[in-house]
Amino acid sequence: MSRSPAAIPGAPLLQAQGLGVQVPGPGREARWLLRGLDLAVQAGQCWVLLGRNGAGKTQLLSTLAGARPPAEGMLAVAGHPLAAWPLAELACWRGYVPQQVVDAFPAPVLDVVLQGRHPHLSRWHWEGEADSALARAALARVGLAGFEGRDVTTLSGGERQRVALATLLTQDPPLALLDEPLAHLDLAQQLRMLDLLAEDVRAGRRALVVSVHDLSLAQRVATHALLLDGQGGPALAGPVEQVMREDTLSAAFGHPLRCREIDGRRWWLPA
Ligand SMILES: Nc1ncnc2c1ncn2[C@@H]1O[C@H](COP(=O)(O)OP(=O)(O)OP(=O)(O)O)[C@@H](O)[C@H]1O
Repeated sequence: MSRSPAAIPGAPLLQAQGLGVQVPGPGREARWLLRGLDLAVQAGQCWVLLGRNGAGKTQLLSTLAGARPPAEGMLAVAGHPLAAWPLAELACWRGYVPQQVVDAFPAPVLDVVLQGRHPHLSRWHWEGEADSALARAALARVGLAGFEGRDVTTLSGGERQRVALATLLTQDPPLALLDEPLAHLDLAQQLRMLDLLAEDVRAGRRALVVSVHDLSLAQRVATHALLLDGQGGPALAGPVEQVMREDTLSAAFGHPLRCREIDGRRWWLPA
């Protein structure tokens, strides 16, 4: 199936101009989480979304994904306003993995992962062998080969999170938005999944926007960072070395933080 409307050559995969995000406030007034965000995300970039609890990472990600409307400003995917995209065609371009997935019904894991192929199939076509092969390969990539027949409602939190990643890999969108995809994973799986996501980005096949609480893990893959102050002020957004600094992160998290280089990698430690 073609990815239409056609991408505008040279346009960012995701662009925001003057974006503002609000939630209901304690009184009648809405509360701004963020205003005036300008952003241009290109293939080969990994944007990490940082900020303390309640800063607005989830609300921003769901706005960028088109799951809730922005309070102000403009959003475009591949050069077209987000609202202009038919949903199925948008899903060929951008994938969104929310923080929590609730399974209302029992279903085999393979069927869940195959949902990633649905945007690519025309209306009257069922998934075929090639689609199943992609879903199986994605399960193998997240270390869940052999789980195809398992009932998804019986999985552990970490296994379910890896199934969500396998579904995204099967969808294979050029732009992936992920909300704390490492939250339920043990340390080894966190590193494995992060490196797996980064692999496609480094190959220039994908752009990521991902919220991560662990600053050292974020630093491992980020090319760019977006730091929310949680006060409705402008976010700090740009190349990772401009945003992930001791002064900016210490101020944002309200605790002195130090960055140290060990074995060629940068690690963040509380002072
Ligand atoms: N429907 C709502 N009504 C009122 N306030 C809301 C609503 N939804 C979210 N909020 C508030 O908006 C703020 C941002 O929430 P959000 O979930 O985006 O934070 P977050 O940065 O993802 O936090 P965490 O790191 O804890 O996951 C929080 O203060 C939250 O309580």
